[in-house]
Amino acid sequence: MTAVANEVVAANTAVRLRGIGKRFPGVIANHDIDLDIEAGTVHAIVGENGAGKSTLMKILYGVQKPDEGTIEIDGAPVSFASPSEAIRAGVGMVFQHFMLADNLTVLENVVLGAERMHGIGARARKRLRELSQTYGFDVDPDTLVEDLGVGERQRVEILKVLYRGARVIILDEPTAVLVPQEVDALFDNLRELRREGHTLVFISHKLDEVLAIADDVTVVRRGTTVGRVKPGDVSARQLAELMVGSELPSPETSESTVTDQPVLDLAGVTLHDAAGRALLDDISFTIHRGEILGIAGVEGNGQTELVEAVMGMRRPTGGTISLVGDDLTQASTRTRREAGIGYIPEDRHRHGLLLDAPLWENRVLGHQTREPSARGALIDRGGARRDSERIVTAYDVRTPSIDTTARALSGGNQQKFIVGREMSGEPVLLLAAHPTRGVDVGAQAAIWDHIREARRQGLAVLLVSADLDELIGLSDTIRVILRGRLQGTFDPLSVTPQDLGSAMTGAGEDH
Ligand SMILES: Nc1ncnc2c1ncn2[C@@H]1O[C@H](COP(=O)(O)OP(=O)(O)OP(=O)(O)O)[C@@H](O)[C@H]1O
Repeated sequence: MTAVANEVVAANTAVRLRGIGKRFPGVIANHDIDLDIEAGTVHAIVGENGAGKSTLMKILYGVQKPDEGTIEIDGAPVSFASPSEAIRAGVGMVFQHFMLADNLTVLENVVLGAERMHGIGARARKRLRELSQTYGFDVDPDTLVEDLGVGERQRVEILKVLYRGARVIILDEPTAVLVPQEVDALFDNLRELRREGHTLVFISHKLDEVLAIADDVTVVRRGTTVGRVKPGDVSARQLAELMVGSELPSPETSESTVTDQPVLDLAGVTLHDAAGRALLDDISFTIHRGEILGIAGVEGNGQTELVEAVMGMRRPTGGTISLVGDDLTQASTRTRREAGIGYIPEDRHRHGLLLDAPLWENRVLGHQTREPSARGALIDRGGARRDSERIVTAYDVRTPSIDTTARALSGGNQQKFIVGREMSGEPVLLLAAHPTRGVDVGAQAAIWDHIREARRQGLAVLLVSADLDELIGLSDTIRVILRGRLQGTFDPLSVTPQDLGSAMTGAGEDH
């Protein structure tokens, strides 16, 4: 009887990892990882930045080879040399950065590279329709991907892996870019997939969401699995404490520090694209010393362009931008930096880091004309190295050393380093685009404390974030951007994420 029961359990295990280990120079990314994921469940993997979650998922998806350990899929031992082998075994992965071709249709994107499944014609179209209907994915096969919103693009990514026959789907922080309504829709899709017997593995730093959707949660700490819990048995705070291995400090509350001294002033800023479409439409606001202005918006509504216009990476077609009374509308990015603007970019790989350079050289990036990384016209190597050490300590950047390349750091640790760098040298204005994207809850709280402390000292902040709790928790005022226009003004003390979500999608009334 027992033997039969065991067999049943074994047959239901979609993924079984035993003794997985993976080393990188100076780092043990994974060791002694044991993980069982039952078929037809949603299984969340949580852990601090650098705990080893992505490495583990990359091993399961064949992007990286483990140094030791075994993998079984549906009870059969496997060893993947590439993602295509993982896909053939029924394992698919949806990355946080979507990999779709904008100028192709949904159908073309799904079929591209998987022509062997159902060709590229009527059969392929039929299969895509079947999949969309079965799982309640509401997407038109003939729409161009560039016309889709963020949530819809994510559905296309999921359809892509389903189309390739995936039964196990790994999702890397799938909610990071979604508004609350889209998160609800994604979770409905995931529940539907689960009902049909799919297995979903889900990395997330948003612990309340993990508790809402997961059947099981595995905690990874310092490279190894340290526990497995049922969502009903723990609170988000207890889960965070399991991740860290100790009690978390209580979050700070803060008094308003807003002054009446203008720092950043935008008047009628307008920006058109090559086709004459308004990306920014008559944007006006003032941010004062000690004030954080939060901008909420569904990705693609002008927030990126707004930040880049203030940073001087795009020239407005109309209006003015001034900093502490100086007109900077035509100034170069370098002049703006020298005038005291810190910049946490949205895309850390494109604009924030030289991935193949050591961390200390990354300290110099964007700061090559100022102390401590420059002395006169020369780069001050010693100064940059010392300040890198300071940032690593102050922002708890987990790295073997400051000579490690930026690429070798986990995503969250790269982000912590950028925040530390941009907060250096007492900027007067911080342009912060998603400053805590990808960082764990402990590091998020620490970054918020750093920003609040700088605000107390007079820092003005333009905060763009997809994390509505962050906007509400940090901002003095929140504005919504929709199709390039600023819409409502919201008080963070009374607004809810749902209210903001409605305004962001244009579903709410104009304020
Ligand atoms: N290609 C690599 N080369 C060197 N070290 C690496 C590489 N990839 C990951 N590491 C290291 O392995 C450890 C685990 O990183 P991993 O990306 O798996 O963490 P994570 O839990 O996904 O973190 P985050 O939440 O920040 O994304 C980190 O110390 C990281 O610096």
